[in-house]
Amino acid sequence: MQPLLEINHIYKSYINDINVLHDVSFTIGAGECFGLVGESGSGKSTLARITLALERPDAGEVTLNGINLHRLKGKALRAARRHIQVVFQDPTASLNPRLPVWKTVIEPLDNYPDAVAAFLTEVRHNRRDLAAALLHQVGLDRELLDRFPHQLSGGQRQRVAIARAISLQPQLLVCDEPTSSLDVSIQAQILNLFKELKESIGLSYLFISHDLAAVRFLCDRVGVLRHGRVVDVFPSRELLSRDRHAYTRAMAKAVQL
Ligand SMILES: Nc1ncnc2c1ncn2[C@@H]1O[C@H](COP(=O)(O)OP(=O)(O)OP(=O)(O)O)[C@@H](O)[C@H]1O
Repeated sequence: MQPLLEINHIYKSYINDINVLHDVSFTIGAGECFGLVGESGSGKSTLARITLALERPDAGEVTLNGINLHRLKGKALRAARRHIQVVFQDPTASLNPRLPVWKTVIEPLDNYPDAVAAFLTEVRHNRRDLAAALLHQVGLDRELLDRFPHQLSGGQRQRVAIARAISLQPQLLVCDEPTSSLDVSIQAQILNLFKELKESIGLSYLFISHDLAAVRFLCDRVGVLRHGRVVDVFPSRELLSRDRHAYTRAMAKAVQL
């Protein structure tokens, strides 16, 4: 599999030189869904911010298609950022409460007018049709176009956030605990949506979660982060194999997988 994202020997500390991330390395292939699991405070969100080039590592590099993201500036950084989009845990916090749904989902296209996703080319000349096509892609009806975030359910809000994130047809979607704020039944629907999008628009994922069952369902491979170190990387079907690291086995046992 062609490497898409390479995380190479990343170190990061904030205070007292305590490493929040310690020599973290893994690769995500094109079309692959890579799950990163670990308990609270293990460094998952820090790694997400570094992958999104929102923060710099103290050492190590992150490359997308072979290009070191943290060496880029200005136009080149903007161009690279288009290919990595993010879905956060809480859609209420990530959506602008004053924008109607249709404006929210097409807003990224205003910043990158030449970057219309392949699945949107037919409707690109009409902004509301563009927005409706994006909603359709995430399983929402166009009658929601003029609603505001507070007029949507939590699951609908997260779908809107996903529609916005895929509007530029990124190569990689970073998902940071994207189902944690949702009801259990809605969580399953959103996981199914991620799975469908992987196939329909060829997305790759860095899927960050503490939910091993979700990761096993969605991801091709899994990395386990503990105190800022990757202690185990394996194909998700081998989650319950005897070869797993003791910490992975303890996590799986704790949730009765
Ligand atoms: N900006 C910051 N300044 C100082 N310390 C920070 C900063 N960001 C994160 N940390 C510390 O780094 C460690 C890892 O935090 P991080 O948010 O990456 O963990 P996490 O695995 O995502 O946790 P959770 O699952 O609870 O979100 C924590 O000890 C946290 O307090």
